[in-house]
Amino acid sequence: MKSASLQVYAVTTRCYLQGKSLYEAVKEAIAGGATFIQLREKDGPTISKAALLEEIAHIKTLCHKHDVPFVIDDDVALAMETDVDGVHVGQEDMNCQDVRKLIGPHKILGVSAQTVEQAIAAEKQGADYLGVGAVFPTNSKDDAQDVSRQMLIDICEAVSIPVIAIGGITHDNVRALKGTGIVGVAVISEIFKASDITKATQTLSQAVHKMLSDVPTALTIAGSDASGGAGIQADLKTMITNHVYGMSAITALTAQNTLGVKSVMNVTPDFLRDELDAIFTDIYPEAVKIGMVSESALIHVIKECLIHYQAKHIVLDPVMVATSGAKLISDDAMNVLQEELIPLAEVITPNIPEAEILSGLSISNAQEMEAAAQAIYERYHTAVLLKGGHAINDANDLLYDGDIVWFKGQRIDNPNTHGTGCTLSSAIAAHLAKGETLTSAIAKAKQYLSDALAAQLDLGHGSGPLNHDFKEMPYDK
Ligand SMILES: Cc1ncc(COP(=O)(O)OP(=O)(O)O)c(N)n1
Ligand SMILES: Cc1ncsc1CCOP(=O)(O)O
Ligand SMILES: [Mg+2]
Repeated sequence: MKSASLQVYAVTTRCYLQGKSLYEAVKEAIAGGATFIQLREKDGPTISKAALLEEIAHIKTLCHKHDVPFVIDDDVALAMETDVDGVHVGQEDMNCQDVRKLIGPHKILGVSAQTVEQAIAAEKQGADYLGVGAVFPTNSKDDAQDVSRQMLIDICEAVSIPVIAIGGITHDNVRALKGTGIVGVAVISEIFKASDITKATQTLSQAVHKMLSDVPTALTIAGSDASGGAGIQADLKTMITNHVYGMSAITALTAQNTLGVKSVMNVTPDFLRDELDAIFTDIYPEAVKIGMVSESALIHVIKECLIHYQAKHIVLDPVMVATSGAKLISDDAMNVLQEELIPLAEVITPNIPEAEILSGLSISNAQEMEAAAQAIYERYHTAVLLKGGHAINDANDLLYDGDIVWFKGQRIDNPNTHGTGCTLSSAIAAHLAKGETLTSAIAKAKQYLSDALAAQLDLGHGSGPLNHDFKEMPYDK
């Protein structure tokens, strides 16, 4: 079974047939682009066993003619008796491992999962795909459990088998599932409740294709690093490797390498405005990361544009000093950044020295980190991710958003840390663009940063860049 056959998965019901046969309804769904059929005999009128067997045989022939897989919900014995392509079982039905034994290795086994643990277990026990839901409120299953978008994302990331979403999905709301990692959707009412089943399936199919082909988008507003390890270059590498389409509005060109910054050339405010207009009026970013901005006039432009275009999910890395020690912002701009940009952000990501400047407090231990983060939060009403660093506590970071959440860091022995702040903040933006919660986005961004550090890339004569593409390990010797 190919993942593509799961794109528009139609689950039958006899509730809305109004004189039509189920065979006719399925035929219309396939004509409209249904790619998978599941017979679900749960609600609506029942028919005799003989009539059911005859109907299943007809539907099976129809499905095979169109190369559409046909499975039966719950009733493993019926699926075997009728020799359809497989079965779909839920957590309350027959054990997945037992079903696999009964149906053999070649039949399709679909399993419902509502948690990561259930998903991993089903994959281990031989499931070919997972149905996850209900992702929206549904009238078609009384005992359906709600599954959050974050849970759907986590399940998709936890397993290698394809995942489809189910529950209350329509052509209107399907785009909200973009970026979750699903390969398709399963529906009952959106197809079978329609008076024109073919048209409804076509409309849904188009919406599903658009949702699957659209990638999440994010923007970095930052400086260019000629040596490619920090700034927009690090941000764009981070976004693409986290499966997000990245765009950049460059605030400055920096001539720098792993040893330090030689010179900086800011763009003009008018040029920055042109960049932001070009981006926001064409490919709207679902999250925005802001890095180095060293002049007040540029900060004014960013503020105006972010408000004008109602930018969402703004992650601000208050870049003040480069890892090499070079100062990257004027004193005047530092004040404007605090007053104009920090209040617009969903989260800011200062390191210890930056948090000391923002809070006016000195920080030398975890308790003082908590006090400083709280002070910054209370001043700007913006969540603060205060990055710990080895000097204080083994790179444990603290999120303060009214509550305290600690994110434990892994100690990684690697002197090459050029661009770590840029990478963390743009990875957070990338995960927010996918619709993840702030805490999940931070946890995943931290893991990404740890993995990129652990890949031990060693370039340049100073503090070198990370391996943003560590998954492929192209530099492994
Ligand atoms: C594709 C798909 N996903 C989930 C379900 C639900 O299965 P289950 O939880 O066993 O509930 P019932 O459908 O049996 O009531 C499904 N049928 N199909
Ligand atoms: C079978 C099932 N499992 C979880 S929700 C659901 C019902 C889906 O039906 P609809 O598409 O009409 O909401
Ligand atoms: Mg079931």
